[in-house]
This record gives sequence, C-alpha cells and structure tokens, in this order.
Amino acid sequence: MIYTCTFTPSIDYTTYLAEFEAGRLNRAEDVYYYPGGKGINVSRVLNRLDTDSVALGFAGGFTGEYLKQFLNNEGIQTEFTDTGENTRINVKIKAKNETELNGPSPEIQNHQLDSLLEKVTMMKEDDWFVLAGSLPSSIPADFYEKLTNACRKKGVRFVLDTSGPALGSLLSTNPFLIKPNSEELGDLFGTSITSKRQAAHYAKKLVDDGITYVIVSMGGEGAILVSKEGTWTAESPRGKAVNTVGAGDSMVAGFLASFQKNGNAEEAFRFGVACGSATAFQSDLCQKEDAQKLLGQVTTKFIRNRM
Ligand SMILES: Nc1ncnc2c1ncn2[C@@H]1O[C@H](COP(=O)(O)OP(=O)(O)OP(=O)(O)O)[C@@H](O)[C@H]1O
Ligand SMILES: O=P(O)(O)OC[C@@]1(O)O[C@H](CO)[C@@H](O)[C@@H]1O
Repeated sequence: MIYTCTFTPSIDYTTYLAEFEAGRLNRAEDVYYYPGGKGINVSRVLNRLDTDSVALGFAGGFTGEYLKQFLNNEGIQTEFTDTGENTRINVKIKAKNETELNGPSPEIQNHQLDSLLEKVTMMKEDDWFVLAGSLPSSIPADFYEKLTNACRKKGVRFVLDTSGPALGSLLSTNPFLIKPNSEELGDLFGTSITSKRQAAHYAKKLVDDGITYVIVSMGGEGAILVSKEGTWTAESPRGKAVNTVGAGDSMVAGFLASFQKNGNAEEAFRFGVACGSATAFQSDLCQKEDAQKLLGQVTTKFIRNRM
C-alpha cells in the first residue's frame, strides 16, 4: 500500500480572471475549491491511475471536514489526525501569471505526532510512505528520525517531497526518492539552477550521498532523473499551461504508480513527466487517459555514469 502523508493540507481556492492587480478589488470569473497539499494531490492522482493509497496527515475544522469528504467521495481512504484547528485555505490566482498565497502549517502536539508514528509502525514490508509538502518548523528533529527509522525497520520505502530547511535536514535519512524542483534543489546548495546539466551535477551529489532516485522537475522545460546508473533527461510535452499547481505531485504519483507495477525507473520517469504535463494543461489534476495521450511525446536521453 502507498501511504501519503500531508502535515499541512489545504483547500486550494483556485480563481481564474483575465487580469489581476494587487492593491485593488478584483473579481474572479471562475472559482474552484480543490483539496490541496502535496501528499493529498499524490493520493488523488494515484486514485485516477487505479492505484490505491491511504492519505495520512493532520486536518481539522470545517475545512478539514470538507477535505476528508471530498477525498472519500473520490474513493480515497483517509486517516487524518484531528488538529482541532481549521485546515488552511491556499489562494491560487490564475490570471496572466500564477500568484499563490499559502497559509501556515498547523500547530501539532506531541500526542498527535505519536498517533502518526503509530500508523507508520503498523506499515508492512513493500509499503511506501510519501511525506510531501511543507512541514511545521515546531516539530522536534528526532521525530523524523523515529519516523524514518520505523520505515527502515519495516522495509517501507520512504519518498520525500518537501522544501526549505526540512528538505536539507531530512536528506540524511536516505529516502528512496526525492523530487525537488530546480529552485528547491538550488536552495539546497545555495545556488541557482538554470540548466539540466547543472541540475544533474547537484542531483548526482545527493545520489552519491545515498538517495536512490532524484527527480528534478523543471516546469515546462521537463525534468531529469538521476540514479547510481546515470542520468535520464526528458523534455515536457508542449501545450497550453492552464494550472500548474500539483504538476510536481502528479509527477510523483505517475512515477510511483508505474514503478510499483514493474520496477522500471525510466518508464516510471516518462510516465511521471506525462502526468505532470497532463495536470499542467488543465484546471484540476490529470486523469489517466490525459497522461496516456501525452506519453508518446515524452522521450528520454540517458547518460551513463562514469565508473
Ligand atoms: N508549463 C508546462 N508545460 C508542460 N509541462 C509542464 C509545465 N509545467 C509543469 N509541467 C510538467 O510537470 C512537471 C512538474 O512541474 P514543476 O517543475 O512545475 O513541479 P513543482 O514545482 O513541484 O510543482 P507543484 O509544487 O505545483 O506540484 C514538469 O517536469 C513537467 O513535466
Ligand atoms: O505550502 P506547501 O505545503 O509547500 O505547498 C502547498 C501547495 O501549494 O502545494 C500543492 C501543489 O503542489 C497545492 O495543492 C498546495 O496548495
């Protein structure tokens, strides 16, 4: 089973308008209330790819209820721990540019952390634990150690998709897969990454340090996958970007759904890229057929590592 875990879920209040101007009253033409948060997006896309998952994490209040119901209505199993406070609402403004306003993480108490740890301890060999999205800074560092030790002991593969200091501090747990975008990878090394060659250089350092697969996503430019064997690069299919929120999460879901079936990293990477682009080309997250249609446009190049 794939377990996704979102510490900081959201309702994504997604609005479309021709023009947006800060500092004045703007009126939206269309609005959508999507469940959000990176792990939740991974679960929603997995579900559309006919792959079961359980969405774990922390939610509360009327927004937390909406989130759970929405996911359950889509047929996704949820096991959220109640935070006792409203889950945040993130504002996504789609005008000529995309503007985002994300709320802060909830305060999470020790007994709530323990309840998550208990769930991870119950996982079985060959399960997956996908920790995705922003992590509250108040959580003691040794908690993640306990969490990832529990995964290791049970033979559960740990997938990490977070950003900022949390990404840096969790790398030493040797995740199976991480998926930073180029900006997040650059932040990690105190530099700015503008090409696939640069991205491959830094991703390789992470693989040398013990991470099995590093995917660096680069929006409309495509992505790279680095492992001990070498580097694959992929161009994104061309199309009109409608809403890129969740494109990275769709890529993670596509990779996992495919890898879980046949263990072929290149194939999983190609399908991940197709899922990312299929999501970017529509308002909500992609459906399986959308990704399958784009798959033929995703070709990869491989460069073997020198021994
Ligand atoms: N404009 C675009 N055109 C085509 N494909 C895109 C576009 N934007 C994103 N994608 C696809 O989605 C993948 C992931 O996108 P991106 O690098 O923006 O992820 P991200 O920054 O993690 O996104 P998010 O955090 O919103 O999920 C890209 O590698 C690409 O395959
Ligand atoms: O604030 P975080 O946790 O970094 O990101 C949260 C978020 O922007 O990421 C998802 C897209 O990847 C959205 O559904 C959600 O609103």
